[in-house]
Amino acid sequence: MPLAPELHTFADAQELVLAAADLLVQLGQRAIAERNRFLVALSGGSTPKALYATLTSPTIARRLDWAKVHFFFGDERCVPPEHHESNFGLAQAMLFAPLHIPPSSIHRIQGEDLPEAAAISYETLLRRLTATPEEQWPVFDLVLLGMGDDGHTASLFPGTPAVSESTRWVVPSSAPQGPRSRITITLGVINHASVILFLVTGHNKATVVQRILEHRGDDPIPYPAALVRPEHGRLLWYLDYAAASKLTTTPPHSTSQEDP
Ligand SMILES: O=C(O)[C@H](O)[C@@H](O)[C@H](O)[C@H](O)COP(=O)(O)O
Repeated sequence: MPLAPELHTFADAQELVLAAADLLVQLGQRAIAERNRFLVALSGGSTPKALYATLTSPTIARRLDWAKVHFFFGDERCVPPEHHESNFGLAQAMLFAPLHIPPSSIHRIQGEDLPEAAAISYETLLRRLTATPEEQWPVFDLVLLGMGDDGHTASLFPGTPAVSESTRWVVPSSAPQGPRSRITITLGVINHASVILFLVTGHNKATVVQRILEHRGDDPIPYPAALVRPEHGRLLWYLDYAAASKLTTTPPHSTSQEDP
């Protein structure tokens, strides 16, 4: 029985990413203590910029043994790594380089390749690096997700075949705007993570947030983000007040000192 989502609200994006950075560090410390490695899948878009800046601040950065962190990506645009729209490119500049993450710990999706080839090679890499014998799905310690105002997450966009893919771990997908050709992990991968953390800010997302988190009844709603339901792990929504502004039951305000 999946656990109920854990909702946390924050006054603004800065407070939200500070809490997210603190959670990531605590989860990383625990994973490294238990398994000597921390497997995290990064999201794309713009919200991660503030998170990366927070993670590389000295007071946060010194709390985690980054040499034991393995970075993956939940999705990528089909562009070269140096392209300004590359999710890897953003992380490389704002997170990996400042923290001196070794290339051997960075596992990017090769957006420069043909989409199907890139998806197959990334799934092969995931099967080699993340699957455990007793699980037929990769088990990430943490999957970071954003959400668009259409309810997409990763590069799973409403009404596209990638959303209903139930066997493959990584598939090509298409976006309605921006770099249209994408590569994305599928819901099966996301839902087998130990912890899934949505970082959502802004009024423009408040309607979809409310429809997803206060959805009643059995009628399906057309939002891929609503299909994120961990099989065994935890689902956390970190919302700023703007994104949470249409919820009828306001979740607790959180501070970053809370135990994850
Ligand atoms: O590659 C991408 O664009 C992301 O993976 C995508 O799912 C993103 O997380 C959302 O669109 C939210 O983006 P913002 O954080 O910029 O609002």
